[in-house]
Amino acid sequence: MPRTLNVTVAKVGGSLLKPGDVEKVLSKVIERHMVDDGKLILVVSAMKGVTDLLIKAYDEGKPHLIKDAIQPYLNEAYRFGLSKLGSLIEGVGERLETLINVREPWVRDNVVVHGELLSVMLIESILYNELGVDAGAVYDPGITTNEDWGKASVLGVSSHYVKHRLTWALSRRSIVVVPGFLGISLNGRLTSLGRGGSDYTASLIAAYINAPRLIFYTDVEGIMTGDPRIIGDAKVIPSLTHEEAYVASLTGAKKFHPGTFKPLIDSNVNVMVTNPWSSSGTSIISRCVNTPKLVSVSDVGSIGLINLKSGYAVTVVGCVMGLDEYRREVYLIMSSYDPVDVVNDTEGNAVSSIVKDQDEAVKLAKDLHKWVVSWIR
Ligand SMILES: Nc1ncnc2c1ncn2[C@@H]1O[C@H](COP(=O)(O)OP(=O)(O)O)[C@@H](O)[C@H]1O
Ligand SMILES: N[C@@H](CC(=O)OP(=O)(O)O)C(=O)O
Repeated sequence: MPRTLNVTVAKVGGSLLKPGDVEKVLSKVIERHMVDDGKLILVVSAMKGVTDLLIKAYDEGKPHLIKDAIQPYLNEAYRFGLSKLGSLIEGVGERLETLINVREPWVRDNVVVHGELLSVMLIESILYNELGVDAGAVYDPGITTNEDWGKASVLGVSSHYVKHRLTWALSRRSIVVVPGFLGISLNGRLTSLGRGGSDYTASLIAAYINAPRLIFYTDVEGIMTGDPRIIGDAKVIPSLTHEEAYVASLTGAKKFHPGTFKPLIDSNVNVMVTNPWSSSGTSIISRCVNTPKLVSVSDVGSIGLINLKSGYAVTVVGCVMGLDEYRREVYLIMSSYDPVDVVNDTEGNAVSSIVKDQDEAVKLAKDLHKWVVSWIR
């Protein structure tokens, strides 16, 4: 597909949007963007912890949790003296407090995606009023879905709507801020794409408009050889193929939404995962680099690679895992932990061992990680 515009799509993760940090993060992202010239689509998530609060507020019917969820937005608005914005945010909060009493399936999604909508309001205001940037907001970028509440599927017509709306918006503004994580059904209801869904929004938009580059800004310097919360000496992986990144996302690496890398597989969008302050990161490329790349631990109930009811999957991801020589070494390490099953990804990008106990899974992951990093130069 020809490139129509020099547009960078940048997703700013909720992990970075902490109270007191928002302006600092935005300044850095804008400064980096100056190098690429061109236009910018900023896909934003809810501030850190806000989606969890909104979910809890609805599920437990607790209005005080709505107050907690909007508080970080109010604090930011008042910190910058944006009193009109503050009143608008308070109004949204009042509406949500009423809405959580309505026990209809569509209401939960409507409530839950409000973190992203509030982020768009706040970030557009900070960009425009504080940083003097020519920024505008598009609250509905055109991601159209079915009404599978909580994990809505994106419909093909989205491509047309997204191209149309964002091309129009970019003809008027240098930077367009859009919410991640949400869609609109054909009946006009707000829907949620599922946890981590802002990553998916960003990759859909980048693929639809054939953007030259897509950058995922997050709180780690890239996709790492292991979850840094479990593996203390995890390292940033310089590059992964689209397929490896896809399998890694299924196992929960960088808490990516499982749909994230699908729209990018046959695209020529340059993808990078990094931190705003880091000069390196992980590039997503087409060519296989011949090493295993990462190990992850996931609850088998939560991942799509495996068809079992309970247990933990310890997965080694790498485009070389289809090769006997690598698999043999991995099987050897896995077999010393008494696996319930060992599963090969049919495309040869991963091998998973299923173990019953979480501590056992972590021990096995640490052992496998030693083997994985021994390949990284
Ligand atoms: N393999 C991995 N590489 C990098 N981060 C990982 C990995 N596995 C788990 N994580 C966790 O994912 C977190 C980033 O995901 P998340 O908090 O959803 O970020 P964001 O809000 O920026 O999308 C990291 O801080 C890290 O703790
Ligand atoms: N806020 C949503 C969507 C998302 O992608 O968030 P984050 O960028 O923080 O992973 C969630 O928490 O699931």
